[in-house]
Amino acid sequence: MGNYSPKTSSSPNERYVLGQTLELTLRLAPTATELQENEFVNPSTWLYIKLLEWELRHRHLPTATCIRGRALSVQQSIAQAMPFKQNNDDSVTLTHPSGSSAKVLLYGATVISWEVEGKERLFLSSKAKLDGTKAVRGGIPLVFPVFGKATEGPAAALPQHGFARTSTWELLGIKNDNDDVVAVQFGLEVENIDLEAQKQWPYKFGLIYTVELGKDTLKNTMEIRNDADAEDFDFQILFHSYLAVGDVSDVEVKGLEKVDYRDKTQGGKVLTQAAESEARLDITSETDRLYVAPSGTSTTVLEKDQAVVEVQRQNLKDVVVWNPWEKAPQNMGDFGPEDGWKRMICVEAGSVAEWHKLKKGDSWTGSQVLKALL
Ligand SMILES: O=P(O)(O)OC[C@H]1O[C@@H](O)[C@H](O)[C@@H](O)[C@@H]1O
Repeated sequence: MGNYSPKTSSSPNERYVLGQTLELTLRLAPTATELQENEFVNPSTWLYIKLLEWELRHRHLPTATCIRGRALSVQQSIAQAMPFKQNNDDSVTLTHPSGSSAKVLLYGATVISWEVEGKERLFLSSKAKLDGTKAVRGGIPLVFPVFGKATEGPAAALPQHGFARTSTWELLGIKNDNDDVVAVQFGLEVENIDLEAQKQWPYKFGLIYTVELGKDTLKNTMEIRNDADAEDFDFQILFHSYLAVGDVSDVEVKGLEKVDYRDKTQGGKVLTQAAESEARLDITSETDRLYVAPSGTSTTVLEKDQAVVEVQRQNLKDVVVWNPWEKAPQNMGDFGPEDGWKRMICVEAGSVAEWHKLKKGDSWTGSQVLKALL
């Protein structure tokens, strides 16, 4: 059995080979990694097979035998039904059967768009650099292994928010274990980061980032491995989500009541969010707060009293709320349009108030789920 090209013409013989290859692949290699290791499957064929497999499963074709008879027509329809597409600009687009979509740049593995019911749910600055020269201003940049700028300790040499958002990630492929979502995985390890970052943070790590698109949800999961046989390391992690809003003056954030926070606009002063009666956090000026370990795992953004989006946390302790207001964006150089600050609020799920120690050989996983409510 040799390689085949999914673009070959439709002679009966090729039809048979296509069916046979699929049957063998589905049986022998149910996961992406196994497929890549399987010698007769080259990467483009592998991607094609995964897409085809997805298509077939969504059409509820029960067995590989069905595939033989249907493979060709599925092949023809796949261009329209494709759940996952690699674009020429080093990005991938995920499309859910419901019509929702997401776009992820390999640079920073930054999600730069999430659309539900035809409406964009993430803010992306009109001046954001998308060419790999600067962390993306908008979408969901990934903050790792340090949040902000460490003044001491092993991460002190790293730039603000670490290197994950400014490194080019590898596309690992589709993760295919849930019929309701389209999921794509990206990887970053020591070899993928530049030499300077390797010197600044000399640890043997591996990150697997999964982006799962549902009908009205976007789930971001980070698995962090310590691959070293000698050294433990400390990390912080955060999904720096820029949520799109109509006007931030109409926005309130719910779910942080009575929680202590460090107010970065007041030099890190520790304050406590008001209790239930004055429950919500209104955004009326520059806001940069680290809410430390709220007991609830859900934070909701409301606009004019209507819940717009919910941010759920799984194994992520803290929440950062950030809006730079009018002045600060003027010095950023990549924040646009001029009143762009009104159109966004960052509600960032992470573990950043403390350091998380990862022992050699161990791994850690945390997720956020963004749920569109309106
Ligand atoms: O400009 P950067 O590096 O992307 O950071 C943006 C903001 O990110 C937030 O998470 C921080 O709390 C802010 O202090 C910071 O200004």
